[in-house]
Amino acid sequence: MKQYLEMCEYILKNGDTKDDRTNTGTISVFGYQTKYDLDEGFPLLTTKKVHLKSIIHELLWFISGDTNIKYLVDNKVNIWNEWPYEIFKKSNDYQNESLVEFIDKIKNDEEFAKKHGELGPVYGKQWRNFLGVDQLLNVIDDIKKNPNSRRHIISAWNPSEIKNMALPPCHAFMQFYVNNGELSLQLYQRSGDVFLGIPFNIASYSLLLMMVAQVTNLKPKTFVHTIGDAHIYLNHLDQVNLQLTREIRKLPKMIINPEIKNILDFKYEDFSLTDYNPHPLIKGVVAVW
Ligand SMILES: Nc1nc(=O)c2c([nH]1)NC[C@@H]1CN(c3ccc(C(=O)N[C@@H](CCC(=O)O)C(=O)O)cc3)CN21
Ligand SMILES: O=c1ccn([C@H]2C[C@H](O)[C@@H](COP(=O)(O)O)O2)c(=O)[nH]1
Repeated sequence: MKQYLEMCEYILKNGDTKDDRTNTGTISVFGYQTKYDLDEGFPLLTTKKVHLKSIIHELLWFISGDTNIKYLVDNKVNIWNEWPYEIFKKSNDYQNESLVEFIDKIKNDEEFAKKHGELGPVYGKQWRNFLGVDQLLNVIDDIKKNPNSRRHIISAWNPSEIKNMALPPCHAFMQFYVNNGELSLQLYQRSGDVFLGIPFNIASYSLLLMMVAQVTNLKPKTFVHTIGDAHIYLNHLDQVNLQLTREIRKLPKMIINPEIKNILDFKYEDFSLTDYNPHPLIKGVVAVW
């Protein structure tokens, strides 16, 4: 994915060092856009192995309207664990449990999970119930009935509920666009962790585009990714530089079960990725607090 590597190079060359909430430090630019034409293959990075299973489960979790990490944990997806754990550590129930012990309790204790697995009204809640509005189903309906509309919007940014969220939405605002029987999607992401989060976000929204295209009988075309604060954390510099030395490989293909005609009916088994031959995984520490 040339676009992604060019963005890394651009940030390294033109970015400023900038402190951040987590005190990790970043190199950052403001405003960067990439486009991914889905005809060229599924945009999953080949310069490191990306764990697609986590991406698919996370997307199905958003679509279902769920905001509790229990579904993710039960499916061995561990990308959201740190955030409820930080909240738990400040609660009266905290008895020096480690993150591993905390996640074990989420897995095995239904009541505990209900109480401590919540992220608050994050993505799933806003997509499906933004002050009573099911934005996802409305947009799909509107794409079918009124394709030329310039109002196919879903916003996860709900100022009245931000204070109750474990993390305010990063991928905050999306718009669908229909032309010549083809569907495109643009995302505005206010903040992007270029090494860890962005590869997930690109694949996740490209998959969402394919799913919405299928249920509206359109052909998926372009994912446009617009990032506000696009940053590389200072403890990811070696990882990013290593990726820049690796040669780009052919993009994989994503096949989704053509029988599914309702966005709420997709299951993990409806997705299959072929021809994915990435370079090896590169580990990196996620900045939390
Ligand atoms: N600093 C930061 N970066 C993020 O990307 C991010 C947050 N915070 N907070 C909320 C979510 C959680 N996201 C995450 C969190 C962890 C990974 C991660 O560790 N990825 C590894 C392993 C993936 C796996 O186990 O499935 C990777 O190699 O991609 C990715 C996205 C994206 N978001
Ligand atoms: O989907 C996501 C979610 C989060 N991120 C990154 C972007 C930032 O590095 C942090 C969030 O910190 P803020 O201080 O709230 O911006 O998480 C991402 O890249 N993708």
